Amino acid sequence: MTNIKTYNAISPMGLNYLTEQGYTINGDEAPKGILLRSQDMHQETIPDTVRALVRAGAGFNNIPVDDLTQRGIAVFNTPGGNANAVKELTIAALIMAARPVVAAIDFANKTRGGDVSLRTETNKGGYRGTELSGKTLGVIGLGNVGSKVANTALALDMEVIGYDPGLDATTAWRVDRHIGHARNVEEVLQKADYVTVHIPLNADNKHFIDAEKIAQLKPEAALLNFSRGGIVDDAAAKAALDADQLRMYITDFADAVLFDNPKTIITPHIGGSTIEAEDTSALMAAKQLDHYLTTGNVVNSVNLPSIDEPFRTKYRVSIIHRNVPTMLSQIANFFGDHGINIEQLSNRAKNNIAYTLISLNALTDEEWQLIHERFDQVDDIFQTRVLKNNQD
Ligand SMILES: NC(=O)C1=CN([C@@H]2O[C@H](COP(=O)(O)OP(=O)(O)OC[C@H]3O[C@@H](n4cnc5c(N)ncnc54)[C@H](O)[C@@H]3O)[C@@H](O)[C@H]2O)C=CC1
Ligand SMILES: O=C(O)CCC(=O)C(=O)O
Repeated sequence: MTNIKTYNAISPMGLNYLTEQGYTINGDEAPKGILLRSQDMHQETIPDTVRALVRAGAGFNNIPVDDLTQRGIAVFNTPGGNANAVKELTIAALIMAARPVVAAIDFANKTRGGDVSLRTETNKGGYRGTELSGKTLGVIGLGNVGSKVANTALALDMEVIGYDPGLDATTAWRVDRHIGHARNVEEVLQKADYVTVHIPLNADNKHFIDAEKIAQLKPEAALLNFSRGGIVDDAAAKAALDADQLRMYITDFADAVLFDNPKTIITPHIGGSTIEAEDTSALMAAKQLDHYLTTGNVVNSVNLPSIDEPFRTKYRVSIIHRNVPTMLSQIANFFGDHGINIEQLSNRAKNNIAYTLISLNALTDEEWQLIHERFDQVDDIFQTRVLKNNQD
């Protein structure tokens, strides 16, 4: 039975799906697939038997994607699976940034002795807040999470402006037409009373919100980070809070530099931690993993181009290779030279990586062996798999 290794708490919804398909979970065999959430895979040894690694979640900065690509390992995530959960916590954070909810709860709980009702009533004046209605929210990153946050903020009667230079057409359709599109991030920073960041942590976005950008915020603005630690320069945020150049900073990522600061609220990376989001993400992850391992089809991969076609022939050969000239003709010639008839050939590229899926109806054991012997020697080919159609 094919073994899948897991890290972190993966919802039974995903694990049960895999066992129903005949997989073992964390069995004794070397794993063919890995399912994880926030485990730092940069620190883990990933066995050569692994063909696919799936992040049940959106961010994949915890995965050494480039190394795995060179090893021919497909990497997947589950975009949108937990977006609603993050949206709801971000809205909660917006409300906590407008009203001193945390301090007020603390005050009420600590009011002990005598007529507590009278004492809380008498002293509640220190816990007055403001309203979100009429204020401007700036949303940086209008993907699965940011677009939902932006749309919901409109329903709270906020003015909303968004910034996302990489917005794809699918997401653009989801953004309400009443949301203003900023031409640059500076416009968002300067206009907004609240700024929320929903972008991935990658080399370009490390400290995307740095001291220079924080200096452009209004001093009465609040900054929210439910994306990743490292996207906001926390030390710069703390300095701005201390200098009264920023009113409040709420982040889902603990950082010692922010502890014990009354202008900061820290939650322990719980943006995606709802029962619904964990179920949805785990099930998406499990289905994508099974789909890839059994059919070679690629859905929601971060390192391979998408190919999702019905598996109607007896066999498929899946090849992950460099996107270089002559590769496709070399592959096709091999089959022609050995008299193996190709029923269908699909090839797609994503940057410098390409994926080729070849459908066959006849393949002997010797030819199966030969495909591996030949293609495993080609430098530009990272991984070759021959799949038999189990539904056949
Ligand atoms: N706190 C938590 O538990 C969770 C955190 N996240 C984090 O939130 C991030 C966003 O999640 P999704 O919206 O699902 O991802 P997504 O991929 O759907 O959207 C990200 C958007 O950010 C845009 N973007 C990238 N760099 C940008 C920049 N410098 N300026 C403006 N826009 C930029 C992209 O074009 C894209 O539209 C994830 O990468 C992850 O790190 C996601 C889910 C849960
Ligand atoms: O709850 C988790 O697994 C973390 C979610 C997350 O950070 C993500 O999806 O990027």
